[in-house]
Amino acid sequence: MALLVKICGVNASDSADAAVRAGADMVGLVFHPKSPRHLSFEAARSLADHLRGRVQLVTLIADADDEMIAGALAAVRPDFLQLHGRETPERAAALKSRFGVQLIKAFPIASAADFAPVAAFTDIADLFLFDAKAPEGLRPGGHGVAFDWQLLKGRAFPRPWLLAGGLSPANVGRAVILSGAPGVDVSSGVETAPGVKDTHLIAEFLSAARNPKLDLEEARS
Ligand SMILES: O=C(O)c1ccccc1N[C@@H]1O[C@H](COP(=O)(O)O)[C@@H](O)[C@H]1O
Repeated sequence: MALLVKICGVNASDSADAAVRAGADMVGLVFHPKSPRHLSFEAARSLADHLRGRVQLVTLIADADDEMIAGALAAVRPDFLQLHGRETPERAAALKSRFGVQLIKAFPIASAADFAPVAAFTDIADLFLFDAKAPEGLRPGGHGVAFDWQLLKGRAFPRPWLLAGGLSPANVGRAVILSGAPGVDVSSGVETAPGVKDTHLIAEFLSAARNPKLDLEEARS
């Protein structure tokens, strides 16, 4: 099956079009006031209308209240709601039941022990997402920080999953091979500055992700 690719933090129609042209499966729109990719409801509605039917839409929030979530969902009418904060299984289940939307649940990973909370989301999340832990005191994602992908090698999960955190055109092929990921998600690795997506980097990312390679030395070991 083709690798699933999500381009996250899209905030302009040229990068949205570049993601579709390059064959991305999902585009994420971020609602997190501390993020350089944060969208107003109005801007999100217009981007979502531009993209609808061409790619799956994802609304990303992190520990947001119901009012913010309701507004973000009404603006985007997404295929998935991505929970990128400390949402508990109970909170995630309540959101799923209230809003009737498929869920992506993000888990911050630094060691094997960080996979422990995943099991409790089996019947709640439709997709899992494994991201690096954010630097202390900062927002929970979108920092371009990677974790040790080998922690994922050989692990089985009851849901499909996406690898995220510090991916870029230069490292995504290696990340896919070392982790065995069925899907990947990128934000800052296809930007020239925080919140500024680059159409060429988006195309390069899709190409590198779907044609993964190791360098010669690594392939021999
Ligand atoms: O992109 C953001 O600004 C963001 C804000 C709050 C929570 C998550 C966010 N982004 C997600 O973080 C991961 C990794 O991003 P990166 O590729 O390392 O920049 C990814 O899932 C983004 O969607």
